[in-house]
Amino acid sequence: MRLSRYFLPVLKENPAEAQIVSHRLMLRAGMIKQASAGIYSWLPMGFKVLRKLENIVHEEQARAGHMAMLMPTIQSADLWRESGRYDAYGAEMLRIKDRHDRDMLFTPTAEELITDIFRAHVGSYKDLPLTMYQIQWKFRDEVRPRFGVMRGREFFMKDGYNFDLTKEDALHAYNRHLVSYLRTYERMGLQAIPMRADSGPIGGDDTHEFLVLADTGESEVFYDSAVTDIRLGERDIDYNDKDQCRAVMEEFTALYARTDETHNELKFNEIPEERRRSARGIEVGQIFYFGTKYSEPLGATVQGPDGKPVPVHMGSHGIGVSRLVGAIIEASHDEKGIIWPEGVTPYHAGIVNLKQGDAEADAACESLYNALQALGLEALYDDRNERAGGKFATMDLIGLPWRITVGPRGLKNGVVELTSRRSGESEELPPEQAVEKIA
Ligand SMILES: Nc1ncnc2c1ncn2[C@@H]1O[C@H](COS(=O)(=O)NC(=O)[C@@H](N)CS)[C@@H](O)[C@H]1O
Repeated sequence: MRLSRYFLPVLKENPAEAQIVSHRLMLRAGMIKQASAGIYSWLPMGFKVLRKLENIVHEEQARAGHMAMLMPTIQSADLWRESGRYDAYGAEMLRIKDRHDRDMLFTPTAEELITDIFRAHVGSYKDLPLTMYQIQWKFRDEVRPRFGVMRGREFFMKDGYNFDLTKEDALHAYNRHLVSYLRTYERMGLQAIPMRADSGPIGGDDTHEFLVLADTGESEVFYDSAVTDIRLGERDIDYNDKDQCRAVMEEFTALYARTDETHNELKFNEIPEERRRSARGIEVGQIFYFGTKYSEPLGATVQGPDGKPVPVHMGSHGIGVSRLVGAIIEASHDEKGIIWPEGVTPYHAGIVNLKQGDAEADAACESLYNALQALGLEALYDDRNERAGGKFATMDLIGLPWRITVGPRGLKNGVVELTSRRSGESEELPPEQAVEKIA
């Protein structure tokens, strides 16, 4: 992409309404623009990151054997009356009347709708286990939307739902989701710690939230510092193996790690004092087991092995895809701007031309651009007639992992300058070697 033709409305100043760094940087880097309270337009740069995250979530859900599908954002109130959540959900639900004066709503979550689909078409235990998920926009009329996309009113969520014959099978689905979440977040360059949480309006008894430690996090958390040393890494897990998934679950949840809703001082004080931590965290996902909470009122049963109808055991599992854009920035930035992890960066390298219009410099930039593209790497080429300082400041702000600086003087010596955004280190080397280093 050439910056001279891109839509990237970079802001020079910090917008007054932004209270946390990710909100400030997403506005300043021209990634989002507020349409109304808690509701954002995703501009090209922001949308590109959002799509990268969405793709990682799809890949890791597919790896776990979960099926992608898509449900509507606008739902009828009827199903929510059947489950008893229409009134219980409260003011957060955006209630809509259609032209025939029918009660509709903008989906805050989709347990009822997915259960309705299931009950209409699945009748035998032989059709289980079944896990379907969607990545779809949600609406929750937060009383105080704030922190940009972190606590929006319209937000992008992966919500997955498992249907199983027994509690044991459903708890395997729970553990399988935990493994898929750990891998998902690690691929995004994040450490998201599973912590015992409260199930709230979704319900059920077993639930863990996944929290990224950050001073600006809205959640208050208490944990054993040893929990921050555990990684899933490249372990090859058989997602269909109950014991393997349970072993990962136990490894990642054996140590004390809880949100304030489930915090237990007595248990916490059993941890050696030097390992006790209290901090703030950003909730980037949550998994639930809630048994027959929805299958019973909605009559979602299957014929069991003995021929008798059995209400299925369910769970639901969410990832805050749009919230993750902000969470990654909170976890990876400096005073100059964003520092995108390689796995989610909108472009792999920025190309800065120090002398636009100089035939040799222009040609060198074009060939770098094409060489990167040939390797499947995307570059953002700053071909504007702007002074070097301004180009460097923009590249630092938007946070691409690499910057290649091309100028007539360097080219005379057959070199360009390659700079790592994370380390800030630069080195001069021939263009081909710069491309190899980025690949
Ligand atoms: N107002 C919001 N703005 C941005 N992200 C949000 C908001 N509310 C929730 N999320 C994200 O969505 C994730 C899942 O939301 S949830 O309420 O915990 N879970 C559910 O709705 C379940 N039905 C999962 S299928 C949260 O972990 C959080 O990362």
